[in-house]
Amino acid sequence: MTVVNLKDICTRFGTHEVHRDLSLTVEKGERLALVGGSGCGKSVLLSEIALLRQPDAGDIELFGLSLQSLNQSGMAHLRKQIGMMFQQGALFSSLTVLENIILPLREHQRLSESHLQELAMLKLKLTGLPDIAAWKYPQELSGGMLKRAAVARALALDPALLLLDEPTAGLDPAGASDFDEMLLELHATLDLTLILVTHDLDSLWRVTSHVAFLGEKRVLAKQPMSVLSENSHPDIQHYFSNTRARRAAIELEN
Ligand SMILES: Nc1ncnc2c1ncn2[C@@H]1O[C@H](COP(=O)(O)OP(=O)(O)OP(=O)(O)O)[C@@H](O)[C@H]1O
Repeated sequence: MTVVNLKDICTRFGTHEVHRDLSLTVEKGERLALVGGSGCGKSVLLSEIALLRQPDAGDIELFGLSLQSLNQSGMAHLRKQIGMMFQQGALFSSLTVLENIILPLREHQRLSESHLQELAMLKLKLTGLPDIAAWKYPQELSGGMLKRAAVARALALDPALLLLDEPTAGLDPAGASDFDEMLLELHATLDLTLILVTHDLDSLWRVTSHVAFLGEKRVLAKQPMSVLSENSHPDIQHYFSNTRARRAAIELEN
């Protein structure tokens, strides 16, 4: 089943053209990373898939439904199937972690307060956070815990598609590796399709089933990382020809 089908997407900011006739499909269960040079439009594309921004032209199909054919309630239904983890977590600082997770639940589920709390605690546990984190405010958490809390909130409504914008940015290598493990566990247990924007080459090797390389305003290639890293396109070669990419490949082989 095709979860995301982007057809001839064009995105412009004034005269600055970011995407031109960009097409990409993502199948159910894929763990896809969007990569490419700085400013090539990865985050903007992610926000278009998250229905937070409309492309200037082209069509987006999610779960087989074309956005062009949907009314407001259809869009709202679709939105519930998408969880998004933003770059800085984007949790409300005046609410505890638990209250942050409950927020989307309260909006969509008619449940008692105690059931809402129970559900939110379940999401928290899924991300490996200790119970005590529920009662803390975002600013009291470490970077790694904050990111897990943001994932817990993104999972609140049991989305089928989880989008993550640079999830391991700012984490130390051990923290990033733990986060990647958590993502793989969530993917396996919750039957998720994952799309992440990342510059983290370790994550590309560890987490993804496919990597889409953005360049020349479109997707230059979508391939498993082991194939993409050998792709002969000069921009792709250039991107992967640094030592960190090679180190990750060597580590994986051993
Ligand atoms: N709201 C906006 N208004 C104007 N230009 C924007 C806006 N959002 C993004 N852009 C521009 O669109 C282009 C793509 O931005 P985007 O954030 O998607 O890049 P990216 O590939 O995620 O980059 P990076 O890897 O550096 O995060 C950039 O040139 C950026 O300046």
